[in-house]
Amino acid sequence: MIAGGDARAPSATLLADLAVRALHEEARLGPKPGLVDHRGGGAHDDMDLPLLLASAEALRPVFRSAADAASRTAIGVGLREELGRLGRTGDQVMLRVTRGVNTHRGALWALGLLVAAAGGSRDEREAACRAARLAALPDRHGPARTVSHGERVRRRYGGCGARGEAEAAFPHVIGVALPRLRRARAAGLAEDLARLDALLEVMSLLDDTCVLHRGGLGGLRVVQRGAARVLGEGGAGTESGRAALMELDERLRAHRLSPGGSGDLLAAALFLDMVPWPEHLTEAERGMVACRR
Ligand SMILES: CC(C)(COP(=O)(O)OP(=O)(O)OC[C@H]1O[C@@H](n2cnc3c(N)ncnc32)[C@H](O)[C@@H]1O)[C@@H](O)C(=O)NCCC(=O)NCCS
Ligand SMILES: Nc1ncnc2c1ncn2[C@@H]1O[C@H](COP(=O)(O)OP(=O)(O)OP(=O)(O)O)[C@@H](O)[C@H]1O
Repeated sequence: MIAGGDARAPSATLLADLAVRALHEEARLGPKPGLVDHRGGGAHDDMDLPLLLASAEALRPVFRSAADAASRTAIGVGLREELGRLGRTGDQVMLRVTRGVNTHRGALWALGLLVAAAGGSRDEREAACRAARLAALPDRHGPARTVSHGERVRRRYGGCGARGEAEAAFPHVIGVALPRLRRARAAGLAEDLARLDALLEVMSLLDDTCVLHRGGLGGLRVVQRGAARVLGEGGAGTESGRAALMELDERLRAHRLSPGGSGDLLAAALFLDMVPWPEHLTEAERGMVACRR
């Protein structure tokens, strides 16, 4: 079993709370280039912050069920298919709450897998590896791969998309967003600036099918180079970095380019950063765990 009844493992309720919190914090963070934040819908004319918050809230029971399922079932096709069923239900719940707007499909995919994997993991790397094993397993009832934007884009331009990111154990979360976030904090940056810089670094590297779908390879170059330029100017916390960020935001909104995949992966990084991994127990908690054994 993933969680295996380990008393130190975070509960399904806590994991679901943290997943929703990560989505809320990603949504509220701003100014994010092209993405929904407190200022409005960014490149989206059908979304705003209240809609994103309501969508995140509606997914709480889905995350809880995913964590519950993982605490009862070992990694294998059975759990994969159960998560697939929960993910598809979550998509329906989201579309009902948003009246048909895709607010969180990519985020539900990444966080659903990570929530399921987190319960029995010692740290974020192990969680990402377990999530990757789950993502790679077959799901007989999975969505037909012919209809989605992501699939059309992958056929045309190649790249791996949301599925490939998960199957590779979330390299842009583990190797890009989290290290950047922590480096920025260590350098004394305020939390929102550290998060913006982490988002920008992911944007500068990710082949985001969300961007490719709307703007092709030219659009992807605009996003990647624009984000790299903000960081080159010193990041969101410097005057010239902030000016470059606002310029990029203008550009992405004007061309309807939404770096939604990067938004999803920032939320995934925030989630992994908040989970109280067993290794991160305080000395006092370690003592209590030792006494219980
Ligand atoms: C894998 C998913 C995202 C479908 O992928 P596909 O590329 O076909 O979908 P679509 O284009 O609609 O959405 C992709 C979304 O992922 C995000 N994204 C895009 N590119 C990337 C990338 N390189 N890396 C990470 N995320 C990305 C964006 O938000 C984008 O909108 C998923 O919806 C799915 O298959 N769900 C089935 C239910 C399931 O098994 N869930 C398990 C966990 S609960
Ligand atoms: N702050 C954010 N703002 C907007 N999208 C976000 C944000 N954070 C994450 N996302 C992700 O971006 C994706 C938006 O998807 P996208 O714009 O491709 O929707 P679509 O309906 O598939 O496409 P289109 O609107 O072009 O028809 C969501 O699945 C969501 O997970």
